[in-house]
Amino acid sequence: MRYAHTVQAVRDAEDALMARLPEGVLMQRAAAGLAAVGAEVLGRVYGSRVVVLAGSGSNGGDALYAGARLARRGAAVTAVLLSPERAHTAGLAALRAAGGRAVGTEDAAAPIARAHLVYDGIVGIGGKGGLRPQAADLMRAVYDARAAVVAVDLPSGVDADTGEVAGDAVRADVTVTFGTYKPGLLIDPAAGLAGALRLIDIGLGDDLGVPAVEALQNADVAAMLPRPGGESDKYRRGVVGIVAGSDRYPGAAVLAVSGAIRGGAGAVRYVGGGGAAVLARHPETLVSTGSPHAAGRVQAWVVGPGLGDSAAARTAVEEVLASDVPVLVDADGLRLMSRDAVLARNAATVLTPHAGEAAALLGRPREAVEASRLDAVRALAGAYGATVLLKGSTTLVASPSALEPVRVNPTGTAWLATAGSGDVLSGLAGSLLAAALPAADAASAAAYLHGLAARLTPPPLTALDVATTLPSAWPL
Ligand SMILES: NC(=O)C1=CN([C@@H]2O[C@H](COP(=O)(O)OP(=O)(O)OC[C@H]3O[C@@H](n4cnc5c(N)ncnc54)[C@H](O)[C@@H]3O)[C@@H](O)[C@H]2O)[C@@H](O)CC1
Ligand SMILES: Nc1ncnc2c1ncn2[C@@H]1O[C@H](COP(=O)(O)OP(=O)(O)O)[C@@H](O)[C@H]1O
Ligand SMILES: [K+]
Repeated sequence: MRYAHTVQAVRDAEDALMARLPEGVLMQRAAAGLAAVGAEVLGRVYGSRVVVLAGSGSNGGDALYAGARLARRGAAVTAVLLSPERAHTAGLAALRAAGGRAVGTEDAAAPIARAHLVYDGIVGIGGKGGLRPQAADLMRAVYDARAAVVAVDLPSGVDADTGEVAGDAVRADVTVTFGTYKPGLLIDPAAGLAGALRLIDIGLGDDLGVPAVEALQNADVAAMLPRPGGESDKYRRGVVGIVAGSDRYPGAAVLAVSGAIRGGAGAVRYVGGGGAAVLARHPETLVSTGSPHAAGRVQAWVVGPGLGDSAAARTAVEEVLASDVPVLVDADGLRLMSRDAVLARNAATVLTPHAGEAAALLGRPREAVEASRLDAVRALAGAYGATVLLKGSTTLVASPSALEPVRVNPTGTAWLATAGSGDVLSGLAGSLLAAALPAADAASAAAYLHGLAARLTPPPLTALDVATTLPSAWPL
């Protein structure tokens, strides 16, 4: 698992650790990591030209000390001090002692134009709001110079706790972060500005509390997924029921079933008007028309993809929500469900909106959901007492309890923004629910496999390609 902690958790851990260590040790650990990554990016340090953009806090201090380390190895290092009177005194002295120099912003143009590498030490976890105009101007000059940008702890201007970006922010090639990941490094829009992430261990380990955000890694997913054993039969492995598609949208039925049959359940029941299309593609499906409760026993339901908004569709959603097994609601189901029906449930409910659907449920503009994905997914999970999977670039999964870390999906590709890929995801997640995975595990493992399958599929990909590639994404 990869973990991210809030600014407050990092500060508490740093305080606890600093009380046991001599002054300055943590900053030296940070600077050593930063200099090592800078050297890697440069390839050859001796004779290279490095600019340190140094703000007024410890983030600038880290960058100045890293600059000093590279200067000792023969780099020409110029610090640009954004607030010369408040620059980190000891860091600046170390840089000068190593042969580096410092200038004000008025003299920054020439060194920036010739730089191979620029450290963004403008602000770190103490930052508030976007880049101020002077810093934004400096960064434009840096991009024009095509220098490599290494952000110190996080790209300046992004919100460390939420991934929100209010105004201008640094666009980094690499971000070297200290002690633990910050939520903003893993969640868009900020994550898209961080470039490659490098975590430097500064010893916070045991002092860090519960993470705010976590990302499954391959081994985590492997440990969660169902595996049939000698005693298994198709019913014990779990049966998933899919209520999807309509005369108008039979394709959604095929796609949801295609995800479900590759999700580890022992059998898939399909209920609805798309049975002929489903059977043509997936003859192993148990197909019925009529109402869901007449279809036979299932261990989880998926309801909504391509369902339309007929009276029968509404009744089907109500019926499924009234059941005592886990239910995943997607697409049209999200419009047809009532909040009271979700809140009244005893078994788990998983909602899988994209940003537009989440916006409608929350009564916020779509742009607000995309700008504040973490807040939106938590708000929905709280309001519905449900596990919520918010789709899009950096898919998030929140549990009904605010104490649980939000999961951010580390796989995926923007090629997934193609019609019907969400239907495959809902079928897959429903299948994992039927195989008895807890709701957050089913949703986050499904997002992981779906995103990995998409990466393994040559672009431009179709939704059905993703479903077909799922077995290659399944960890051995
Ligand atoms: N506390 C520690 O022991 C350690 C801290 N470390 C570094 O220290 C950083 C945190 O340092 P600080 O708490 O001093 O805070 P920062 O250096 O992140 O920033 C605080 C300063 O920036 C100013 N500021 C805030 N928002 C701004 C904006 N939008 N534009 C321009 N200036 C802005 C504030 O007025 C304040 O002076 C971490 O991100 C990390 O880089 C590391 O050295 C590891 C150890
Ligand atoms: N920009 C993006 N980057 C990565 N993944 C994306 C992006 N946009 C959409 N996706 C993914 O593509 C899928 C689309 O699902 P959805 O919006 O429900 O489409 P549909 O209803 O057509 O199936 C989701 O898994 C979502 O996370
Ligand atoms: K920074």
